[in-house]
Amino acid sequence: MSDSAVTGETVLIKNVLLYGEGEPTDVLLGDGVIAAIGADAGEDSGPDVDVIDAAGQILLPGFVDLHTHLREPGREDTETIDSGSAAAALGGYTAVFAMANTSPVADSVVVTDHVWRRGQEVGLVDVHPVGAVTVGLEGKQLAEMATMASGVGRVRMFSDDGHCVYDPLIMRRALEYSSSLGVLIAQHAEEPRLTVGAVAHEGPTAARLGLAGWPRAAEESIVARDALLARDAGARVHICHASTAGTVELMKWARGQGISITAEVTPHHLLLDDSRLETYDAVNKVNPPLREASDVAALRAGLAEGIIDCVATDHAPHAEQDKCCEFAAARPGMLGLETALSIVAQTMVRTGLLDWRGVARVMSERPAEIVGLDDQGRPIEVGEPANLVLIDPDAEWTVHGPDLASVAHNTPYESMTLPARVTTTILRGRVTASDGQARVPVRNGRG
Ligand SMILES: NC(=O)N[C@@H](CC(=O)O)C(=O)O
Ligand SMILES: [Zn+2]
Ligand SMILES: [Zn+2]
Repeated sequence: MSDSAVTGETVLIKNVLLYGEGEPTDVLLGDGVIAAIGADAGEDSGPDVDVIDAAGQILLPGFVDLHTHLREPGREDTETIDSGSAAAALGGYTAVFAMANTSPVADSVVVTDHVWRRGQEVGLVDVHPVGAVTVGLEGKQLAEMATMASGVGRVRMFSDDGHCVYDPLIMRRALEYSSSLGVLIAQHAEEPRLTVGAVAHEGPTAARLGLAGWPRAAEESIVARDALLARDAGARVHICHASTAGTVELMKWARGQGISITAEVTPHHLLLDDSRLETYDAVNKVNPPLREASDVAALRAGLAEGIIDCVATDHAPHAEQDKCCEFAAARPGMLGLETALSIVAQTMVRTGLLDWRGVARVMSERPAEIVGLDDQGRPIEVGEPANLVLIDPDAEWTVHGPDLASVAHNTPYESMTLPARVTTTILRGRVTASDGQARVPVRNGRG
């Protein structure tokens, strides 16, 4: 459980559909937990209750993002823990995992504890630090995982994301070490010898546009290798941003073998393909690259079937000067926190591949389980922690980068009109975002 104090706030949510199912009901939140559910839930709520009229809205457990880049420390000109927390709350998230590729790298307890403490100070979302697997993300020497795991930030996931732990011997040791510590290794699956100079998916589009290609096999060879290493170490491995149909096939095979392997897919790999590259606009440059329509279809089907476990944003803010330049020189990555729910609604719900209970599974319950958070992704039942999100499934909104809470504006969905919107996010019974505004906690006696 988190060590954060709860406020005395009482909230009554009226006429809401739990998981988008059944008849509308009322939900009372008090002391950070779900206090009552049902038509009479508000009866003993007292005079100080905040009432939310949620007619037509859906209540789900708050979202958990296993893959966020917040750029603090080091690149606060593109995102901070403060601005990224606001983006997360507005996107319906109650917990995010901040990747280790900061400057300095989060390969020591000093950095990981700072990230956790700063997130708690901001108070909008639980910012869990991800620790680096290797010192400086260099792939040579294991970082002090045990020290980070036992710090205040209690690191439970380690990743060199941005880089692949490419050396199979280092990866093997990391997996062995992680299983004795009870932590998770998340792999950015990219065989670096196959992606030297690569900037786009290797295929007909990149060939025509003259862009150096990133073959599917660069991802899939590492997924296959790491499945075998996890099998032999009796360890768990998590695959970051799965992007190919072949990765879905390998996941199916590995699960069939009883290997403890899980995987995430990003919203952008569920919606976009490499036809977006025609304009050479580097807002579409990302690692792994946008693939082909057939990969998008396989990823959607894999997510619907549970072969791909969850959605993770890979929210990757970048400064204008690092994006608005020659395609090959631009940094890879795109914003994702505030648009994730809408992209999942468009690609998975509107297509009939998932219902809202399925959305709860892939955006909250599975990610919380994978990383072992016991206060997130919980059932909506009396006594459970009030980490929740309210969604208007019929809303439509148009994305404008400068209107997003992130410091950087590199959204690939600029000017697109998307379905469904987060209306309210609740962390331990306190509203952290509503009506498009993040709500910082009011503190007594502190500046
Ligand atoms: N996804 C990206 O294209 N970029 C990420 C790193 C990563 O996730 O590999 C970043 O940190 O910008
Ligand atoms: Zn990555
Ligand atoms: Zn990433």
